[in-house]
Amino acid sequence: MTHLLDPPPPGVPASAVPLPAVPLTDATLAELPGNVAVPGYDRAGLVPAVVHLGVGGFHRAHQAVYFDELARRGNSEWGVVGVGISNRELAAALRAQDRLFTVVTRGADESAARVIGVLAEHLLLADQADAVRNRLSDPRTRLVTLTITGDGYALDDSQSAAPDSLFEVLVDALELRRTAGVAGFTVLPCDNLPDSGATAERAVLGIARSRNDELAEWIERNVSFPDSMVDRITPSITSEDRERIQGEFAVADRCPVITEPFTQWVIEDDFSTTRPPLDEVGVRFVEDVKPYTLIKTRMLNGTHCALGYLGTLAGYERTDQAMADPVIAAFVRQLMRVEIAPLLPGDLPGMDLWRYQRSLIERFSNPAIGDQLSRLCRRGSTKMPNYLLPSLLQASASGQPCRLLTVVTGAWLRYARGIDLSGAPITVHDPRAAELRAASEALRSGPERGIGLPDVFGRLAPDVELARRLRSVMIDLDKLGVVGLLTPLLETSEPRTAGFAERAVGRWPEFHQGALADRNLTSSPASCSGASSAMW
Ligand SMILES: NC(=O)c1ccc[n+]([C@@H]2O[C@H](COP(=O)([O-])OP(=O)(O)OC[C@H]3O[C@@H](n4cnc5c(N)ncnc54)[C@H](O)[C@@H]3O)[C@@H](O)[C@H]2O)c1
Ligand SMILES: O=P(O)(O)OC[C@@H](O)[C@@H](O)[C@H](O)[C@H](O)CO
Repeated sequence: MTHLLDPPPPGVPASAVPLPAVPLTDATLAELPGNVAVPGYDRAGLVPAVVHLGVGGFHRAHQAVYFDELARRGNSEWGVVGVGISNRELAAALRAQDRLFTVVTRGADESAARVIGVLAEHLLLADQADAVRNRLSDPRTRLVTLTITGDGYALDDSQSAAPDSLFEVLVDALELRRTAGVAGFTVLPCDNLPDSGATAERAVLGIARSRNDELAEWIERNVSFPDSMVDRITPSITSEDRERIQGEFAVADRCPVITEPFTQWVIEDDFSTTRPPLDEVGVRFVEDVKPYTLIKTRMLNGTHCALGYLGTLAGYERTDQAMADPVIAAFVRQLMRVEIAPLLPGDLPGMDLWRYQRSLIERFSNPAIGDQLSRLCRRGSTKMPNYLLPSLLQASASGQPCRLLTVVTGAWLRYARGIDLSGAPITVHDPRAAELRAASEALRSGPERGIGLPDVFGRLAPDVELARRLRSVMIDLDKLGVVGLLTPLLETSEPRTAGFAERAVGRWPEFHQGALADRNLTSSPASCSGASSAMW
């Protein structure tokens, strides 16, 4: 084993010799090389005021960094108790590292490492539900944040009946606080969901009401559920990534995260308890988050869906590889500029749509983070109805262009068959994979019954004309391949050079994501403009 003080082998400059990696713990922080930023604050003095439910990659790359920054600036009032749901490997790694982890930020010209120290404690719900209840009912807990994916809020009977499931435990703790005369806390979801605050509130109040009305009323009076928009592309970490970080920064971290330089957090200013001073570290507090979420989910996450399904069917594995394909990159640009952005509000403070689109192209093309297309493809049955189908519904109902949105939807259904264009298997990570596959196959053999899956496609489900187009996209993908299908679309599209912010149609509020699921509206939306072209 090489020792730090051993001389370099003959002929090798000292700077080229990799430093031996230091295992990450509190005791070894001082041994880390100078290019790794370490927490210089007193970790033991952190007040455990935030409980985060669902510690995964994104929480560690985003919310934890903001609270870490507060602590570095001398504010010890907002330490974080991290709660994992069931990931024992991550829990063990954090335990072995005194809850420290490295966030590596990679951009075109930068690669920086920072050890985050703000996790004051880490618990695992699957094994320590009582400890989680105690933490949540502790009077020092003022804020509860969540990253549990969109699926985590969809409580089915089995989940809500499980006594130690996340929302049951949350409600237990609120009950304990009520009976002990302790104030409520603020519940702040940080998942990519429209109306995330209201969604979390429904889940909590549904359980509370099933127990007793007094509890539900107390929660209504004492707990606020602000909405938030979160953004920072954070790929899943691989063992190669860990090794590379070890080589680059000489830190042996079992659970680092890699993320991009960009970060954004917009929070509805509705706190039932003291508001953390996150505005001092770059958070924007606003009265209404909805337009921010709308723009972010439709532009970024909707286009991510396009990249995921089309890129995978084209044989790529990472976003930067797909974006290096000129046809896919042109499709992505056109999708955002011509079909998604014109449906969005163009006058939001801090969100210039034109600049936003340009920055997204740059972010999607970032080769340094190696974001996986498979990550973008998972849970399509929850994501497509939130991220992309609302644009398709809105565009088709208002006669706006929607051919590219239709192509993405067809590519998703083709992907859902679980085989790629060469016939090789694709693992579809979706709790509803079997239903999606059945719907895709039924559509291919008989579009006259519509698309089906009304709880996914909402008002679009009975649209026979759309079903026919989706079928033709699926067939064309097999016949022509991704590039063959996309190229004529790009050639025949109306060129648009003007900034699109001026063309925003301003009808967005009636086409919020929820509209898709409005079952009272039985009529199919009108066809999208351009749909009668040669394409179909
Ligand atoms: N990774 C990103 O780029 C990014 C950016 C913005 C927002 N987000 C959001 O953050 C959330 C977490 O993403 P991540 O990248 O950290 O993924 P991850 O796989 O690292 O973590 C997912 C977390 O969600 C929990 N979870 C998964 N399914 C659940 C369920 N049904 N009920 C309760 N908990 C569940 C897991 O236990 C884990 O803690 C997602 O909702 C994602 O949309 C991610
Ligand atoms: O996290 P998901 O699975 O809902 O969506 C996948 C990506 O679109 C998403 O994680 C983005 O990377 C993120 O929203 C960027 O802020």
